[in-house]
Amino acid sequence: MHTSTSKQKRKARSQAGSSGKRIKASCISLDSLPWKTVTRPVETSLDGDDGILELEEVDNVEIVYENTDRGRVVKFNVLKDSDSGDGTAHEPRHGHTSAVVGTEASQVAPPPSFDSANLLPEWHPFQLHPHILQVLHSCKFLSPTPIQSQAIPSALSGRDVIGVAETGSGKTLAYGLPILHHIFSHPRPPSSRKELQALILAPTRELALQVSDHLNAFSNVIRASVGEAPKETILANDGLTSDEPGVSVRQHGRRVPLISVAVLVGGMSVQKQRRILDRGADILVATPGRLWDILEEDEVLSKQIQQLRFLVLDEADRMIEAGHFAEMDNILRLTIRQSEEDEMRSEGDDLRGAKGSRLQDKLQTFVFSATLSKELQHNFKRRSRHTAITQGGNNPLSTLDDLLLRLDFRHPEPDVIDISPEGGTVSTLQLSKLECLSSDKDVYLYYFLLRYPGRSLVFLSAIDGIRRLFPLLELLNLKTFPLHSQLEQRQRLKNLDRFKSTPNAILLATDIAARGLDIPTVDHVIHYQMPRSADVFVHRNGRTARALRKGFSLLMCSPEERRVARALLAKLGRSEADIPDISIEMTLLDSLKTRVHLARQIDLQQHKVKKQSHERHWLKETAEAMDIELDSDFMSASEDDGKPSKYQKKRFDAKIVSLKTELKELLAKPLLARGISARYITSGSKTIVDDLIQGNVHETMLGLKRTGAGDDLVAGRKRQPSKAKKEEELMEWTGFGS
Ligand SMILES: Nc1ncnc2c1ncn2[C@@H]1O[C@H](COP(=O)(O)OP(=O)(O)OP(=O)(O)O)[C@@H](O)[C@H]1O
Repeated sequence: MHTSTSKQKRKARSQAGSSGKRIKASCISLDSLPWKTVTRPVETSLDGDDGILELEEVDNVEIVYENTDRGRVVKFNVLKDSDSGDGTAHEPRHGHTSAVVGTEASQVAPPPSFDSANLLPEWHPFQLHPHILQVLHSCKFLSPTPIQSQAIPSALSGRDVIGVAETGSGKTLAYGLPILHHIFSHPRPPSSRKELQALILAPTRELALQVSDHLNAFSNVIRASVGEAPKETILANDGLTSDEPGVSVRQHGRRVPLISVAVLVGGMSVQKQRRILDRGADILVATPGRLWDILEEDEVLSKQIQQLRFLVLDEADRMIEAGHFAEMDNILRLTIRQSEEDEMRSEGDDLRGAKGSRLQDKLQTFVFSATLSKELQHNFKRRSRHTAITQGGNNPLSTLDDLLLRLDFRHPEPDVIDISPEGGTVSTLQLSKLECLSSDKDVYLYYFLLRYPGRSLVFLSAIDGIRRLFPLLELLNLKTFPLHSQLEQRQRLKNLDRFKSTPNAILLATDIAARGLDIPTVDHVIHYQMPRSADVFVHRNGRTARALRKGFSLLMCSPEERRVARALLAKLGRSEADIPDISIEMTLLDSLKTRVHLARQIDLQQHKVKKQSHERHWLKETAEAMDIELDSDFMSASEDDGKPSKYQKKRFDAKIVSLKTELKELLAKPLLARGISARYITSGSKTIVDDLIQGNVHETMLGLKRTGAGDDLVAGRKRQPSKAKKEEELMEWTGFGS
């Protein structure tokens, strides 16, 4: 069977070659067939473009055409082996087909013997499942990171864990490995379908997809180690589960699934995500908004969430910032033991003593972030959840505290592990600042990007800023990708992927990229606009200097922003003078200014053409709707449907072409530092011959050596405001979250 549309292409495998006797299980509709995701074939360049969003296949489906009163009707018969052994006919939860065979991961392949005492001595004491050890070894994760060392044993012992550790310190596996260990170690009885074991909530779509990617990688490596080629982890980027029969392990002639990780995020087909859930998943990674949308109409999923074994809140503090309070609250309510929730309503009850056998006692809750306030941690420790909820207006809690203190930890006391560094700054991160006028920021940014090539993540606080800066940097020939919430999900993922795979690239992002994104080599984080809180500053910086790598952060600060910057640094226990300034080769700025000015003019002209065309189009449409005849001048000036007249267009185009030519010429000219002769590189007050010979010359700025941003710092100036002023600033500026 082969159906295809411009948006979606599907493929069915032939039934040929399947062994054993087949019986027809049922006749069902196209959408309820057990579709499975297929990796897009790279060799055909089907990378998501060309109108193809998803590629799916379906096995063992017979197409039957029936002549009825209404004409010819197509029906689909799902076939399954009479020996019920192959697991290829999955049962959607709503009972579309009649049978399902699932086998728990540890039955898939008997645990291989793995000599962890010798191969992974630092992991050995944790007694993790051999599958996991195998993967850790093949990923060369030879020792646990500090947060993993502390959180994993605690989680394995059944405790609830609150983990606070610096950005890029391996928190995903700190909660992920205990979950995987549990699933691998608890075989599901044969012939039973998968039950949801873990729900991981993440604040952004990108982070949710990344977490599932991380966990899927384990499945892939295990699959490879038992003899089936791994499927590309890229699947997770599509928000699809990796657990399709097609990616399962073949053993004793049967194909049986490994751990399956499903993803539910906004911006992707709800129907498709439902189908994934229908197939059953061990782990569900979701953003609260989309999950709640689906939960509202899906009782089966609600029940599964009530029966969870693990609940994870990754970057919980961000979920509140993102305005997901109500959805989070609703979701978390499902995990609160019913009788306890009832009792919570009557004040004065001792909630902790209310645990009875009828409650789900096994849920383990993990809350992880790089920034969780000490006060909140303290409240968790003091087990003041009940007090906090019932204390009303006396001492109002922050929204986050309020939400997190509703969590129903099954263990009397969650294990709070806080190994975050003082001031939230990772030791391998070099902080720096640059003071300049707002209107000069573009030029300084351009200088920085040219002077220090690499992968740079530029943070802006508003989408408008990105819309303005993006065409400018493109015109200046810099490889730039935007990332913000108003881009389509597919475009967001694509831009992120391109940024990851381009060595010298710039990602212009709002704070949706501030948390959790794990791009291994981001060289620079640039705060083009001030972060709105100290926490956001820490998370933005956390996109670089990950997993003990070096990183560099530049805070661009205009005079109007200094007050905010001072308060921000004070919140982190720093002063302005602690942060070195980046030194700038001022002689180059003039040439850069001219380039930036030209690029702005071009963008303005292009914008004008678009704007005019849009306005004329709007006027024409409105006139038509109101049955008004437009002026004949207007009509003749417009060739067709709102486009500018030919003459106007020609004029605009000519102007744009001439500006572009001018810019092109400028971009082709080398940038010369002070003392460098434009005519002979051996003349001038500064020769660069030696540097040239040593290959030490900067690519585009002649006369400057190739250096890293961290090499060009000067000590910050001491310009501390008076104590009174400082206090006043801190009081006035209430931008910081906890
Ligand atoms: N034990 C380990 N050894 C080496 N690398 C590891 C180990 N554990 C995790 N990593 C790698 O470290 C990187 C950062 O991990 P992760 O994304 O989990 O950090 P994080 O603490 O969640 O960061 P953030 O707070 O920014 O979300 C990942 O690329 C991950 O693969």
